[in-house]
Amino acid sequence: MTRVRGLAPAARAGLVLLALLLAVALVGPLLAGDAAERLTDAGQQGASWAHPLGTDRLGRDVLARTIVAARLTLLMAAAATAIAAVGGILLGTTLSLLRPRAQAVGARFVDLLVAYPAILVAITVTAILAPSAKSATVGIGLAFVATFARLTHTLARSVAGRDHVAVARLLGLSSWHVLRRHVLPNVAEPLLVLTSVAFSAAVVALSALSFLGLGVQPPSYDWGTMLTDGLASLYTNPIQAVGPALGIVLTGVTAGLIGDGLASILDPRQAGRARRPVIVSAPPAVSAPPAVAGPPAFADPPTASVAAASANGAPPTAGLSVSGLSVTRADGVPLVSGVDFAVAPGEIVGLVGESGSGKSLTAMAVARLLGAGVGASADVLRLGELDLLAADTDARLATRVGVVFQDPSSSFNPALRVGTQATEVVRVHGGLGRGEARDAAVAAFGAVRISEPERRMRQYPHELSGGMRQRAMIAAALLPGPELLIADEPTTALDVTVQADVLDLLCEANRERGTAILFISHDLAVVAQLCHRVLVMYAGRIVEELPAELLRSGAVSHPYTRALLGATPRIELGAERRPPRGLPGRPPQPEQRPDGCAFAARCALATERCRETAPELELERAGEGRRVACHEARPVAVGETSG
Ligand SMILES: Nc1ncnc2c1ncn2[C@@H]1O[C@H](COP(=O)(O)OP(=O)(O)OP(=O)(O)O)[C@@H](O)[C@H]1O
Repeated sequence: MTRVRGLAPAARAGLVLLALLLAVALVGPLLAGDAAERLTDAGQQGASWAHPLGTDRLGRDVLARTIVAARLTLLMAAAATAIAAVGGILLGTTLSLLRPRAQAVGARFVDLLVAYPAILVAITVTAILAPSAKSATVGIGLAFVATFARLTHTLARSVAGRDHVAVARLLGLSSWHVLRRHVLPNVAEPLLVLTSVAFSAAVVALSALSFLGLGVQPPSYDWGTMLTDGLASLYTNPIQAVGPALGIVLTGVTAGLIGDGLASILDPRQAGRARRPVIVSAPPAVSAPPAVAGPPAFADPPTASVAAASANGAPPTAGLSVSGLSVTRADGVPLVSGVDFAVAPGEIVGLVGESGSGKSLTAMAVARLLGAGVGASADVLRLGELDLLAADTDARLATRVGVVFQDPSSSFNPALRVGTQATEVVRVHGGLGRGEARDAAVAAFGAVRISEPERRMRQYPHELSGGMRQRAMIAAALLPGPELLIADEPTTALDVTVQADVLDLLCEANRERGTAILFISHDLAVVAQLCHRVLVMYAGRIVEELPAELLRSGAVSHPYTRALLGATPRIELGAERRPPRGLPGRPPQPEQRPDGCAFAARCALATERCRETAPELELERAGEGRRVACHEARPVAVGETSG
């Protein structure tokens, strides 16, 4: 059975009501204008065939007047809503472009305005401008500006923290471009709902102003002035208030239904469900067969040459060089301290450590993608000849550094097609035309084994599976041919077979293009297999750096690395069941880090010296490429295990 779903029934009902209201507003004055103005002797009459909603004080037909008043009431409400929406969205958007301190002050000011009752703002404005339909409209519009501004600012800030916005910033796009393309489309849905709520609130508020004599002035009339008349004779002729009251309620219901309907149409995730026919019982579309690979074919074991080019003190002239990198919280608390490392061209360097050890901050500081509330400083931060500390590197960074984030669902902007996003950097910075960029992206998608690449590029991110989105992200990151790829836990959100597939792609990029990779992970087993060299971080510092072969053979020196290895589950065929050894305790919070070794409180080997003085990261044995920050480290060579 095939079932077709269209627009949601509520939205359809909203559209029907809207059409009805618009028709009444457009043709009502033509059809009912005379009846609405005609004075008769039959004042204050109840409902009758001649006057279904009775007559007013002067014997005028209330139904006709309700119909005629629809035009002015709806026009005023629409104009007030437009003033509020345009003014508020502009104000909120401008706020989100300001520097953090100015933003905070602006946001508090907007909060103050929101706290002030809108009707009082409107009354003040109307009283200043003199009572009239125009000043009531402006007053209500201005009164709602703050509500739109606050919602826009709050939403823009929440979206600004998402990975796809970070990617757009990495591309070196201007703040306005990022806001227009990556932020505003993703906040349109709640803003539309607010617009519909504001519209119905405007109808009520305008009626209230007319009720107070501050809005529409005689001989003009809207539902508000009619309601005032109706309420005056509520006990003698209650039917007189029904017409304008029904008009106000009907408009409110219509606005609500339309708002929800529009929101679901504009949200591509909803739109896919709502607009396209959904075939419920047909077989699913066949895409690429699932990867059923065994262990990932991390083809090349680390080569001696690359390992030799590693941490022996002299940073490579090409590749990434980091020295004295620190990341500090706005209140001065250090989160990452004095980090030194290098990633040579063609090398994969793993960054491991418990949650909160500073891995992502280190990587994001390199990509210059640190979020609000933290700042970075470094003695050296270079990618080849490019000084990443210089202020003008954004555009070049965009093509020379690629980033793949953990969560493929947030790496892409949900409001833009995958192809549009994947080609953005080569169009903006690579100077490619639309067609050339698309061809390049199709080839890149094909290279990461995405089936039907052209069709996938036309789809929205939510239409791709998690594994496919991550492969698309890798393709997009590799498209400009970056020298360095930062992969921040790129497989954590994926199942193991897809994980193997993604790791394989990274290996391939490294092997075939010589892309240097900084690979962040919690998974020591994956890091040991994938990487050439491994950096172990604890409490914001690198505590051990070693060639991956030493990690694979268990020849680690730092007690923390040893504890991490012990806590890593392993599958050994035929071996007895042996649960991994847990690591007791938690790393200290950044504000509670001690002067001495931060690991001392959890370390069985810790001495008084460890508790008093933090050990420096020092070369352990010349030629081995191992650095360790531990007073009690035992040198362990290849072939030995550290027990
Ligand atoms: N924007 C920020 N403002 C304040 N503190 C932050 C900020 N970002 C991170 N931190 C803090 O810095 C420390 C290191 O964070 P980071 O994200 O680098 O850790 P991580 O090792 O990548 O952890 P995980 O593996 O869980 O991602 C944590 O204590 C974290 O709470």
